[in-house]
Amino acid sequence: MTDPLVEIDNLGLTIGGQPVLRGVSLSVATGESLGLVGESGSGKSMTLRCLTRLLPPGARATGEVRLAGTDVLGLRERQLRAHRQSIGMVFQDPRTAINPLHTVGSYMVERAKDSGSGLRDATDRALDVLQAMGISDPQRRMDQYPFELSGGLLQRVMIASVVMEQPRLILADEPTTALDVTTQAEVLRLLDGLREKNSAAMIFVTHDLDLAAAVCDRIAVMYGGRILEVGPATTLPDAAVHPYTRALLAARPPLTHRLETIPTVPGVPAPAARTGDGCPFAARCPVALPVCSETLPGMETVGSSQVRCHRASEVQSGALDAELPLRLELQ
Ligand SMILES: Nc1ncnc2c1ncn2[C@@H]1O[C@H](COP(=O)(O)OP(=O)(O)OP(=O)(O)O)[C@@H](O)[C@H]1O
Repeated sequence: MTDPLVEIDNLGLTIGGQPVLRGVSLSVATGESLGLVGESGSGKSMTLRCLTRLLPPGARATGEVRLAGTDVLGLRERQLRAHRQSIGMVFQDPRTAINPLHTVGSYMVERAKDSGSGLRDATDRALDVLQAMGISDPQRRMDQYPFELSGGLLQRVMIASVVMEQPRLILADEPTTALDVTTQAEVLRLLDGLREKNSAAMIFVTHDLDLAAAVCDRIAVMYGGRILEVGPATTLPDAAVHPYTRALLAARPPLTHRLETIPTVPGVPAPAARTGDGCPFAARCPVALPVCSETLPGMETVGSSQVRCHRASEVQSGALDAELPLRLELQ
C-alpha cells in the first residue's frame, strides 16, 4: 500500500472502565476508501470518533492513531480544532448537523469562509459543489431552509459542504441509512466521485457489506470491538474467510426468492465489554473450537484476506463450506 494517511495501531478504548475497542489496527492510504462493516455495537462509530477525538465523557483511548503522521491521541486541546478541520464528517441524519434557522446558502457560505474564502468566492464555490452533487437549480436551494428540503437533498447539501472544504480524510458514518434505496446508491456514487476527484481518503461505516463493496476499495469487518477480517472489496464478498464475515454474507436476503422471514446471523451480538481474550464471535460461531474462546490469533494473510481466526486455513481450503456457506441456502 502506498503512503498511509491513517494509521491505527493496537487501539483500545474504554468508556467508564468498560472495554469498547480492543487492539484495533487499520490503515487507509491517501485516496483510498475503506468500508468499516459490522453489526450494531461492534465499535465502528467509536473507531471513527478516536480519529477526531470526539469521545464521550469517561472515554480513555490507548494505542496509536496517526493522521498524516500526527499523533492524534497526543494532541493538546488547543490543537484539536485545526486537526478536526482537516477531516470531513458526514453523519447519518443531516438534520442533526445543520442549523434549522439558517438558509442552506448561509450554512454553505459560512463553511467555505471557514476554510479561507472571501464571500464572493465562497458563494461561487458553494454553487459549483452543489451542482456537482447533482442538485439542479442550486441558487434556489441556497435560498431555502433545511425543512424545505427532502432528506436525500439535504444529505447531498451536507456532503457538498464537506467536499467543498477539500478534506484529506472523509469519515462517513452510515450517511445514507435514512434515505430510500435508490437515493442511497445515487448519493454514495456522487460522494465517492467527489472524494476520488479530490484524492481524499474515506472511511465509510455501514451495516451493509454489499453497499461497502460497491463503494469502497477495501473492507474491514468489525465485531465485538475488534477487526476480524480485512480484504479487497472486489474479492471479499466471494472469498471471505472469517466465519463472522461468512455469516454476514449468508444473511443477505436473496434477490430471486421471496422469504417469510428476514435472514439474520444466528445469536445475539456480543459487546466488547463481555468478550474476553478469545474470539468475540466464538459463542455464535458454528465451527468454533475450544481454543477460540480462549485466544484470538493475530492477523494473518489467507487468500486475499487478512484474518484473525484459528480455522482460517481450513475455511480457505473449502473444508468448512457446508457449515459456513457464503450464500443463504434456499430450499
Ligand atoms: N456514549 C456512550 N457511553 C457509553 N458507551 C457507549 C457510548 N456510545 C457507545 N457506547 C458503547 O460502545 C460500543 C460501540 O458503539 P459504537 O457506536 O461504536 O457501535 P457501532 O458499531 O457504530 O454501532 P451502530 O451501528 O449501532 O452505530 C457499544 O457497545 C456501545 O454500547
